[in-house]
Amino acid sequence: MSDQVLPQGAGYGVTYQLAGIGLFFSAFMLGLTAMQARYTGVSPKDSEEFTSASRSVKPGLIASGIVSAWTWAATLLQSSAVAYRYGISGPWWYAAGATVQVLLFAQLAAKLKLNAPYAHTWLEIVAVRWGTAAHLIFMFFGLATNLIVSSMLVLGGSATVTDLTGMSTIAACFLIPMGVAIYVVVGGMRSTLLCDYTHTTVLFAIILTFVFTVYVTSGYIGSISKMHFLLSEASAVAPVAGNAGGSYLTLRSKNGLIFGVINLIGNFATVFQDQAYWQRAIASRPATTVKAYLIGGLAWFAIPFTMATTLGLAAVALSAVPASSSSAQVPTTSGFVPLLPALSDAQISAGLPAPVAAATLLGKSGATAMLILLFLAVTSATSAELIAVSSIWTYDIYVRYINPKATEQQILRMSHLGVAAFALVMGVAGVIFYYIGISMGWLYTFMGVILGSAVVPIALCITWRKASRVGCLAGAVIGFIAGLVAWLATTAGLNNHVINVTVGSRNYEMLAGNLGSIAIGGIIATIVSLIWPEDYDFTATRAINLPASHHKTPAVDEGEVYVEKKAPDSSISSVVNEGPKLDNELDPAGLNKAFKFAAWSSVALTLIFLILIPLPLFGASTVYSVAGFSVWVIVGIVWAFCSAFAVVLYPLWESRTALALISRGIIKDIFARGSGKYVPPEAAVDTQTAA
Ligand SMILES: NC(N)=O
Repeated sequence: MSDQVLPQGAGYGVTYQLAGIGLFFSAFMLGLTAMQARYTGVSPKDSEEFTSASRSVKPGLIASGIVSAWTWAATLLQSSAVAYRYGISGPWWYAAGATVQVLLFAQLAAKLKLNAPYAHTWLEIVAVRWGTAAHLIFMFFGLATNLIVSSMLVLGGSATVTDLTGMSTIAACFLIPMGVAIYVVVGGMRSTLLCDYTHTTVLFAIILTFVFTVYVTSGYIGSISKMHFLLSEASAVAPVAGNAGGSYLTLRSKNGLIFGVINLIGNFATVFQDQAYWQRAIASRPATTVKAYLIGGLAWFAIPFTMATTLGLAAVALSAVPASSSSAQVPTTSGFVPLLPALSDAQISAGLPAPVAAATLLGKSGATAMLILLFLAVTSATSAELIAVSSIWTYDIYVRYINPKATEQQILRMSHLGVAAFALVMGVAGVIFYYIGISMGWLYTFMGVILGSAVVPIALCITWRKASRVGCLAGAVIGFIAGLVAWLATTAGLNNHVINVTVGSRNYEMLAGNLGSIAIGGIIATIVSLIWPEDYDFTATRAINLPASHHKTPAVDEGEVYVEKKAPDSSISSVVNEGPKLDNELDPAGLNKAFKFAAWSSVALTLIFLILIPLPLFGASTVYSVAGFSVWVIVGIVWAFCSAFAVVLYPLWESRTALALISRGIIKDIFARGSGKYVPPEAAVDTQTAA
């Protein structure tokens, strides 16, 4: 938009606030950290606590961390862009096609606890099982994932800030990650999860505000039936190519379905290969990891689905409202100046339908709410990426290849350095993509081409004893080449031998690249593993970073295996003395049972999301009536409320003991300074005995 809704100052306000809010959250983190240390004994000055929250976090908070790490700028913007392009099928395919990976990841998380319960990163498991070459090849895919996801965060965030305020995109690209880096360095993993929790809470509040504005209070829309009417008007003026009856109100959308497949593949890559999701599994209590991923996945679904069904569709509906209209207007099917002119391809690809709709509906307050929403999504996902890359840098590069005898202090210093350095890299990557004309939406559909080939090999490496090293490496590398070749060849073939950013981003071109990459990678890895299976027993991976007290397991090939001898922080037991309980939770029978539960429940939910609900509706070419559309929207709203309860109220309830401990400590301190401090149980017994 040339006329920005908010002044540039608001952009700098928000983005300096990003630095400012970075500082604010740092102070908040320092406060939290000090409170945790004083009243519960937990401190991120220990590297295990910094990167993995001592593997003791409960499922509600992990679920909230999953939701916030998985809520990108694209989750809000790209989902709304596909609603704007394809109608109601866009939000469904976006949400379902990125939820099932989190649900299926529950299986990997269960195997992680079973096969490498003390690992810091998923790459450590690859290194121990298959050695240095595999470690380096998979590290390429892991870091490429972090770079692509981070670039999308910066691109989506900066495009919106620039559009709404006119602020410099370059400045936004750097200020966004820098502000976040400050609070991540201060707080580490546990505090990052607590910050994610506060962000997720506000995020749901803002999304629900948009929902009620669009479907209840807006003068332009204001009800589900009016939205239905306006969407019908919009398609009467400009039918949607490839949709049943050209309608926005149908799941029968050819391009929606193609987007769904591309989305599905790309998101497999960005969940399975992103250390951020492994990190949440690592930080989780062993017994509740599966539960956390299932809750997190189901709760997350509501965010893109409801957001896009609200603002993405609102952007279409507002194009059917005459500019001079009031709430009493009756749009006509032609011959009027629309309140919201059609957006260009570039604007849609940059993710602008949602911000533009918010600003049109609510003026400055809508634009401000959108900026805050984006800020919350981008900062919490950025914090997850920063700490993920920092962990890979620290444990998979620094400790493994540079300084295997690193001290606790050196490890912690490297973790901090990793966060700061990657924040800078994010900014630079955002600027480079911006200058070469690659937008968030472009990267979103392209990510599966680059990353898809390693999805199946990585899953097999961690879950399957028969997985073949050669097969999985060959699958990842050949699939990568096949994906690129398929994308380039299809682009050239369909566009008179022209290959450029614009034509390369079209649906069939991206579909070919995505499918080529994941299919070739998966087929080679699986077939080679079936023909030449390994028989790996995971003993060596179970020994990764095994605490000193557990070192009675048989020796493994020391040449190949990297084993850290540090015990995890004893503060793991600080809140309610849970150290021994957490070790009991590593009982293989219990973890196997959890894996089986994860397997059947995630597969069943995947079938429901991808087959049972959308395909009959696609096949029937149903164009929703007002009643059908009402059910569709109301289910989304109810789901959003349930999600908010799951990731906002449930974590509070499950942490009631710790919250009571902290409150008691604070109250005691108020009445007698120093008396509220946490006393470890042994010390309390000693004191009593001495008395
Ligand atoms: N996290 C996603 N795909 O929105």
